[in-house]
Amino acid sequence: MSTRASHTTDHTDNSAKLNKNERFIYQDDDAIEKPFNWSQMARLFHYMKPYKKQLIPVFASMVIGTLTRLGIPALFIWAIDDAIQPEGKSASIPLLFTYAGIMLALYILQWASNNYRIKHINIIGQKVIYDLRHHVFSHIQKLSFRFYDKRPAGSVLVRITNDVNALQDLFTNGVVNLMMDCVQLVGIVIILLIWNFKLGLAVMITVPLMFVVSTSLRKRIRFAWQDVRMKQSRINSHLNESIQGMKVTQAYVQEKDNYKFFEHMNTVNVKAWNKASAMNQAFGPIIELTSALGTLILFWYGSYLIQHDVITIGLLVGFANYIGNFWDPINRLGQMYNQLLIAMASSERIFEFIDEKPTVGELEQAKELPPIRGDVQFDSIVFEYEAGRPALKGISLNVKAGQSIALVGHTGSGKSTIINLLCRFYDPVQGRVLIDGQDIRDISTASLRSQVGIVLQDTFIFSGTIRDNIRYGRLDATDAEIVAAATAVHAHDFIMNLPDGYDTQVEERGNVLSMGQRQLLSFARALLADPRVLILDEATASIDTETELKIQEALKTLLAGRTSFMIAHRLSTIRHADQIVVLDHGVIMEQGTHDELLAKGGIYYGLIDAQYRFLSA
Ligand SMILES: Nc1ncnc2c1ncn2[C@@H]1O[C@H](COP(=O)(O)OP(=O)(O)OP(=O)(O)O)[C@@H](O)[C@H]1O
Repeated sequence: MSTRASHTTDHTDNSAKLNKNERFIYQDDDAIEKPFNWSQMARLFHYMKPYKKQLIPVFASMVIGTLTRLGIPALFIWAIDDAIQPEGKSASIPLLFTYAGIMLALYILQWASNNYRIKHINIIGQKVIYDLRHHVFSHIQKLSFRFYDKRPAGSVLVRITNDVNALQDLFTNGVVNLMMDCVQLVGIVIILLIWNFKLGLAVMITVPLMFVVSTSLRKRIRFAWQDVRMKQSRINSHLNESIQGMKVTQAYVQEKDNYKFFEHMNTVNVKAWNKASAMNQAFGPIIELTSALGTLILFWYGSYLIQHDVITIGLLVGFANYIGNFWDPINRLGQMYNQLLIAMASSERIFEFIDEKPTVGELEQAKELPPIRGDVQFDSIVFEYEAGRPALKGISLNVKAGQSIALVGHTGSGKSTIINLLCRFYDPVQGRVLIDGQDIRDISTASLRSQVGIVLQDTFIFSGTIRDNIRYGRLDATDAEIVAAATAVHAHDFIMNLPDGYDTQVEERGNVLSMGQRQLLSFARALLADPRVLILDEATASIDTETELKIQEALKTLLAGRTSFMIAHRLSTIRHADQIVVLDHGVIMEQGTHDELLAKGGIYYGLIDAQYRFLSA
């Protein structure tokens, strides 16, 4: 959602075209509505299938509710014509009471059935939304990195939250109301035409007019609200970026400019809202006017028919009652149609996610990887993120169990890519990655990743306590094991200095911790997981010498006895590696120990020389 694009896709809004205040343009998340599509609807309603049995009483209550609503006006007719003003007879109070009693019973039945229907369809609707959200989330967890490469996190988030929520109304009241309204409309039309064909036809003469007004106005209202949503979504995108980039904003003293930009977006949003809401307000009176016209025709033509003894007063009152019940469903059907179009767009986006297959698929006969020794082999690996732009061009590398490998090279040379392939976040285009002689494509990803640990440069700290964050390495670890791991990597002391020790709450991304502390925490997490192969993306940030020493000590503990791959930046780390692999543009240029490579006087020598000169400058 928050991607900056060089163009805007909004055709309804010219004001969004570059205003000179606008530095960033936010690409709008796909279309808000889509044409109605039966097969997609069927797929959506498939989620209701598990609740078939619970739906039966809901539908029964719907039928009862509709029948009672259709029956009550008929009782008015009979009460007036048979009890209050019977032809040639005097009024009968007992009969009137009987009708009133039946009417009361019907009202109670209607109330009870509506109550039951609303309560239970809401429960079912919530269950369906729960299932859908669950399905989408469990699916996106399986998707490969390629999927996330293509999408900003915001757009993934919006699909799980907004798009799923947009279907909520459809699954709760939407469908049942749609059915009820259709049945009610058809019922009323039939009743009116049967009772008096001509009068029935006359009062419904305004229906086509109502239909035209309703659909054309509704369309405009829909577009106006779409515009509001689009503008709100831009505000959200901007807010998201502003909060995430707050440090940069403050560092570059861009607050004033940022504020101006935000104010502009905010104003545009309020204007759009006012426009949409003014249109909405116009809709009510138009509907009322059309229905008043229908009632006018009813009384004008109805009294004419009464004068000519064609209909009774009771029938006229009954008709007025039916007509009163006629406009609401028509109005609601218009709303429902809007809701359906919005649901179409949301469900299309959700299904697009659900249909996405993990590019790193797992074979059906994938084997479980038994406990490994830790031999790793890259066999003539070619890999490209985008077709035609190889990131690795024929990498071959043999690593014996327990060896430590430092990957060095200029930015973009392919260091992280090697690691991505070893964790099987991507599959190579050519060649194989072997662990203990087994192609990693033949083994289950879970069993692979449980034995290959990774410590990333930007250590992710989850919301929770320090203890929870270390335990993320192995969920069944005891408290004592957590403390032991933290002690081994020299994290225990700083943890104990925190206000609540291991129970100190840290927020998402762990901003309260320093870079070095976060690294030590991630070492403890990795040590707890105890993988045979460990990957380490060393943080580049300069830290004080004392912390550096601590980290080096911690590293020694962490790496002992494991095969390790390090994207190494610190000389101290590189120097001690068993093998140093120098990469350039996806090719291994040099390989050997620190001393061997220095003696060679090649690329590595140049890199080290540059680092020395930089440090002593
Ligand atoms: N997700 C991606 N999609 C497309 N291209 C990518 C992606 N990740 C990396 N690349 C490209 O692949 C090449 C190798 O990138 P890689 O991240 O492996 O380099 P690196 O040596 O780890 O760099 P650095 O030291 O800056 O982290 C680069 O040209 C980069 O632009």
